[in-house]
Amino acid sequence: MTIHDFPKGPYPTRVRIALAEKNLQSRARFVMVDLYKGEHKKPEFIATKNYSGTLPVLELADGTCIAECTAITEYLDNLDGQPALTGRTALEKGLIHMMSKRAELELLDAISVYFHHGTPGLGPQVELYQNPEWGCRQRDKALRGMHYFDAVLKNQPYVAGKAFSMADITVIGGLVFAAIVDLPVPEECGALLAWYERVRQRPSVKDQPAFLDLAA
Ligand SMILES: N[C@@H](CCC(=O)N[C@@H](CS(=O)(=O)O)C(=O)NCC(=O)O)C(=O)O
Repeated sequence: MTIHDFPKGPYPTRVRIALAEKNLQSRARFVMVDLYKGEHKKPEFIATKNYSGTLPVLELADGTCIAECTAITEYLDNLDGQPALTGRTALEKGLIHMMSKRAELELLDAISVYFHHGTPGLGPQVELYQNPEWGCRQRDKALRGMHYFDAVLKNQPYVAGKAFSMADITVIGGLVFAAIVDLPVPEECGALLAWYERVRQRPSVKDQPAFLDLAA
């Protein structure tokens, strides 16, 4: 399988962690797509890899392309018939999907909008439209999201309950992006900070390129 990738990117990091959690890294080859050159927005990429023009994209040997981190993670998690990241029971699947989607809406995607609209982002050749006020509103939304996940993690060890899951990986992606845009987790979010310190020790997390030169 081929991953169209941007190694230090927050969303690609989600899939890289999932690959490592499932011990699938050796089966994946990574093809770098340069976001700062706008390669992900080229007509051929959009036509053949991902209509949405984002990374990562999982391309299978038969040419099938799966985009969207949640979908890629679900695919990888179910390859061996032993889902460990997306839930085994209906209840686990429902709670993990909800909390992962909430982590996108309230944290990761909000920071992404701030990056693209409230900062220079990928540069003027790629950021063809920017709305700084909208970007800053999304930054404030992400800070509220950090407090929400701090409250969640005061009462349970992982984002969706008792076990590490795709939802934790999505929050990790959010905090990776927060470090990129220099949006520190508020010091009063002690439970979120403690959780982050703990999950960053996981072998699937600590060696990711995103952490190599980030004070994340
Ligand atoms: N909903 C998508 C979002 C993916 C996404 O935004 N990826 C970023 C990559 S990175 O910023 O995390 O490295 C991207 O392609 N950004 C490029 C752009 O939005 O122009 C997903 O979950 O996969």
